[in-house]
Amino acid sequence: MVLKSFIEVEPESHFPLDNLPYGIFKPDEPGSVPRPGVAIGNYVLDLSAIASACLFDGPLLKKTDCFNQPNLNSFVGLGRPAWKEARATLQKLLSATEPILRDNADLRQIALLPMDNVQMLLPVAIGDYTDFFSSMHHAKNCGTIFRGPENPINLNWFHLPIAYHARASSIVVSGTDIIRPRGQGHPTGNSAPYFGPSRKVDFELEMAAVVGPGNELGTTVDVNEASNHIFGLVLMNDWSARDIQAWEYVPLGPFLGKSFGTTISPWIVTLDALEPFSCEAPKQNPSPLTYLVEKTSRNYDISLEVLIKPSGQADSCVVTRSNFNHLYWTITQQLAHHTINGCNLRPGDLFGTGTISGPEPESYGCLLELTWNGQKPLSLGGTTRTFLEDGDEVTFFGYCQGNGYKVGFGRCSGKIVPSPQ
Ligand SMILES: O=C(O)/C=C/C(=O)CC(=O)CC(=O)O
Ligand SMILES: [Ca+2]
Ligand SMILES: [Mg+2]
Repeated sequence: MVLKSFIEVEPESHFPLDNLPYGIFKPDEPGSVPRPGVAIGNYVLDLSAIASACLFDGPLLKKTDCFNQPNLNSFVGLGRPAWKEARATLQKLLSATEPILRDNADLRQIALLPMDNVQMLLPVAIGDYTDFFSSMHHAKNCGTIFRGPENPINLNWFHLPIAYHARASSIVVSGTDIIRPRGQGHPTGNSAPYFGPSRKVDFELEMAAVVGPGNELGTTVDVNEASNHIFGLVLMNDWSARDIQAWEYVPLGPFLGKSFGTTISPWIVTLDALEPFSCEAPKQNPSPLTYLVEKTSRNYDISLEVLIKPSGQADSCVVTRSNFNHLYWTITQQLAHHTINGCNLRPGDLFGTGTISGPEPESYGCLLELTWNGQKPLSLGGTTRTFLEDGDEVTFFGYCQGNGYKVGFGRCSGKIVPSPQ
């Protein structure tokens, strides 16, 4: 259903009233401070202004100061009943038939800002970030490339959602330049390992879940309760230096080949907004252990695409199209598995899904797969690429297609800039 707002929203917009994603923004004015907002059409609704006007009048949010914060951690930590109350309040306030904001020009002036006049920041303070490996197609392709075609997917992969502890400090918001990392690559012959700017910088098409309420150390979250601990999703580019990764990852896994930068989109689309686009997750064979068996196993139908604007070129080229629904392990299984040993999660923690590759070559989620480790260059308009060059800009888009409207994530982009000399 398309909900109607008094603010005009184009059918192609990612931000109709059905969406209302949350972010942190700063108005382009000297001295302004970061604050929470929701996106509606081409505007940002300032939630600190709505709270100051006492318009969050439901029982759970009436007295909270969670909208006067420089991040969304305290809001996401409140849990689903508070999220539902906020969504109902905001959908009513922005609806075409509700006069409170529609007919109050002074309040509109303060609370509704054109998106072009604000700067988006990281939506949450991310304490911990974990990156999963949940697309079977990606696991198979990487295994074939790094370890050979005999046994591309390790036996454990089908029994648990594989992950590694990734680096939170280098997560940046869309629009931030990514500095080409320097590091070690494989020695050739008898020479010393290569050292210098990475020659194989790649993107990884991922999405990430933002944790809401956490759990106490020593306790676990039941897989059928796990969705109550997930506030929503963002787009994520897990930039990867394949030469550094291939040399360093044995035996402990990814390290400096991944930690030089990870980009996320600024707007968190809530699971409540995604609910109409939920779909059945792939059947799992073998059946997982009981603690990972869900009563209903849900994915979301989210179309994803990646564009590269090569350095010096005016136009971007689409390099792949994929879908969130290709994930084998669901985000709720990931969360339950993460806590099964008693590990505590905290509000604002981030879970990357892993690269989301589909079965066809046109749906592979990174250049490692798309160019088969550089063996098959991609043509991009007037040029070709194996891996990313300085000045290349990579942009992800993601959206759910409704009947005459979209629930989207906006963009997640970043440009590779040269290593320091
Ligand atoms: O198969 C491997 O050795 C690792 C491949 C990756 O780069 C995995 C990773 O970062 C997780 C993912 O994006 O799926
Ligand atoms: Ca990754
Ligand atoms: Mg990364």
